[in-house]
Amino acid sequence: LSGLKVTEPSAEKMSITHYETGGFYTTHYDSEDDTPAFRRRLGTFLLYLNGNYRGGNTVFPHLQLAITPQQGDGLVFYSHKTNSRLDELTLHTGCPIKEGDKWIGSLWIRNTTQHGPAATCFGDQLYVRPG
Ligand SMILES: O=C(O)CCC(=O)C(=O)O
Ligand SMILES: [Fe+2]
Repeated sequence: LSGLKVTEPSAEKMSITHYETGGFYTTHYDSEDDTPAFRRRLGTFLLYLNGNYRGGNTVFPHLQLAITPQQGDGLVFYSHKTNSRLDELTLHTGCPIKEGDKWIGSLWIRNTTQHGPAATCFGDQLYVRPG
């Protein structure tokens, strides 16, 4: 999809997060400017593993973007701009779950051993809903 390598060492292992009612992910960036460029997190792939809950939107406040996930949705975003600085528009949060359980897979894709055009293809936000 992105052309990026998504297996180790180019990406971390996918981590699975389980939120219960009331659970949330505080507002954060997935990357930072201080990390050496070759190791930093280029971008993120979020996979929404289930859908039977209320609340739990993924919100990008600076973009005024709220994603209401459905089971099987994937979200890809790049955390750095073309000048390699952190893209502050990628600030985001996992909103509190109002009812039910939310399961996601998070894959943080690193700059390590990426090569070719994909590694410099920053800036496109991609949201995929199958079907
Ligand atoms: O659960 C969410 O909607 C956001 C998760 C997230 O930001 C992350 O795993 O880095
Ligand atoms: Fe995140």
